Amino acid sequence: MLLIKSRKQLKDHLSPLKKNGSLGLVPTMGALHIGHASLVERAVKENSSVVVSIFVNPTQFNNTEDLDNYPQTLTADIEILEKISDQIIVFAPNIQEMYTEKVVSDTYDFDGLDKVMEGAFREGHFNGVGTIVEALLNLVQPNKAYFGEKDYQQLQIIRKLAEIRNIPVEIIGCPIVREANGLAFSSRNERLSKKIRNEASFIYKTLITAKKKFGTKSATHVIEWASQQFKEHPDLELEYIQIAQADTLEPIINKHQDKKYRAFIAVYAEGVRLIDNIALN
Ligand SMILES: Nc1ncnc2c1ncn2[C@@H]1O[C@H](COP(=O)(O)OP(=O)(O)OP(=O)(O)O)[C@@H](O)[C@H]1O
Ligand SMILES: CC(C)(CO)[C@@H](O)C(=O)[O-]
Ligand code: BAL
Repeated sequence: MLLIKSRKQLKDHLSPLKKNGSLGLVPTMGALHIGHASLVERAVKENSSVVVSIFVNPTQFNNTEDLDNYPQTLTADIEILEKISDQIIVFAPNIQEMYTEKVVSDTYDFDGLDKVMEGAFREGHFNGVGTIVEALLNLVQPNKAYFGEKDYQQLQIIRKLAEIRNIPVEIIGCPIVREANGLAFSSRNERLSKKIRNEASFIYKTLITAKKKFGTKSATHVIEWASQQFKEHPDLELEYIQIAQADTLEPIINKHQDKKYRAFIAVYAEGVRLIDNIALN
């Protein structure tokens, strides 16, 4: 395992490796769990070298409390990665290393993908994600970069980022990994009490039933039904539940047989923001 903290050292280390095989990148904000491990395992299978970046990116946080409370567990993260492969290159820069001048985001035109759901509720979030992911892709220049479908809107935006910035990389989306009760693994789950972590499994249960209902009912009906369900779970505060086209993320108007749809949800529990989504057809 190699731990690198500077961009220059990373570039120097990677340049001979690139000539001899494919390079995979897994960007993360650390506090690694089984969901992250699934991305890293896939990257290790598909590439001769793998970089896992660990960087809590300040410009994507619209809420300073969320940033201040974000878990940082580098030693434990390294242990998890070592179990997957001792050849992984861990890139864990500090803020000055990634934002040499000012800690600000670039502004992107993501063709409306950033105007809904996470983008609507976390102002500036996707400009921050775009800025750091563009910087990492340009620095590492991977053949493939791996992102989880748990952040499905982010995945679509990163595909768009690679397209608009002409970055020659294959963006690979990986399925959501869930805890035994169905709750999607998330670093923020660590901040939940045991009781609420269990109750939060209701988020996925609702998505599963919404999927069944979507087979025969309208999107409006399904959304209204799901919103009602949360009234019986006062510890889970629903921020949004939406059904959108899987590729453009446009909110559904009328169902079309030939289009793919997904339901997206964001919920607050004990002040922690949890997101999830599911393919509906
Ligand atoms: N349960 C999961 N299944 C699959 N991929 C995941 C899962 N959780 C996170 N990922 C992916 O791991 C990458 C890094 O995510 P990140 O470090 O933000 O972790 P996280 O668990 O999503 O944290 P949080 O949601 O609390 O910010 C992202 O591409 C994200 O989509
Ligand atoms: C892609 C990412 C590492 C950029 O900071 C982050 O948004 C995340 O962990 O999903
Ligand atoms: N996994 C998404 C990163 C964030 O919530 O900022």
